Amino acid sequence: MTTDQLIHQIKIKKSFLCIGLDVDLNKIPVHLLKEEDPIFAFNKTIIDATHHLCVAYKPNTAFYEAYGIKGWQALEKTINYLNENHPDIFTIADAKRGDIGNTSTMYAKAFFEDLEFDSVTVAPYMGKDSVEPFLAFENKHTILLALTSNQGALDFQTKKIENQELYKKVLETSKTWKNSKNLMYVVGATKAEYLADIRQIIPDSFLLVPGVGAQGGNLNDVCKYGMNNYIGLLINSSRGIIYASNDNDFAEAAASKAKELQEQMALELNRHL
Ligand SMILES: O=c1ccn([C@@H]2O[C@H](COP(=O)(O)O)[C@@H](O)[C@H]2O)c(=O)[nH]1
Repeated sequence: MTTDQLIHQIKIKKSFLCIGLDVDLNKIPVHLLKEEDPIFAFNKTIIDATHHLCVAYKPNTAFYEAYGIKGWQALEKTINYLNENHPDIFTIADAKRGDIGNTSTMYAKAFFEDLEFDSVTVAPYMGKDSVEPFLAFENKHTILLALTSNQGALDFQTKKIENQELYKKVLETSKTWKNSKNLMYVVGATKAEYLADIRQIIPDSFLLVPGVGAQGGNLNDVCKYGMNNYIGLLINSSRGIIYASNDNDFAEAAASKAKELQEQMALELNRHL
């Protein structure tokens, strides 16, 4: 999916919500455990109940890798289900990859060609030659970790090197890389106070913003400082939506939480556009 198509979907749906599909078998309704593939059964039900309220889904691959081959198969079924039934939805593999060049190329092939995700999250720590192999894929997006939502972000990302905070150096340097138009960035909702500075460096890029809900980030603050002329935001909520209930009503409860966020987003879009 191109960025223009994503923006179009945001305008149609009045939503820039990304729903995180972080499936934990200890948290899903017990009746689903009897299904042949409980992870996919859970995801399909959540997708069927919420796809009209969001523009993106983000499975975090850790939650699939943890279940071995069955988990990976459930991930494959989930992305295939999305691509076949909802081609207008932007898909994110939250895998946080990045390695020496030839290895990064194989990661990129795995997520862009084999699984056919629209985007993958990538760590910037190994630098240009570890990220450019992802950027080489046309109409695919590399979502670079810039300033993450966790407390440990302050250990390195906000520390100064050569008189500049590391996350700012990541933003500025990454703009010089080949095919940098294919970059988006992760900025935690818990770091909303940094967004004005971030927008000075990357005014036009899309930001994937996790950390509302369970981690305490505030949607209004993110919109106030992070929205740009192209909207430029995908705000993610995972546990706050998919585990709104662990009973028979889990799909309705998820849809209701997603609708709460979508309605706040519609207000923000009306204010902004
Ligand atoms: O800085 C980051 C980068 C990634 N994440 C991921 O997003 C979701 C958040 O889940 P919630 O349940 O809504 O807290 C999860 O997959 C994280 O690994 C992040 O939180 N922060």
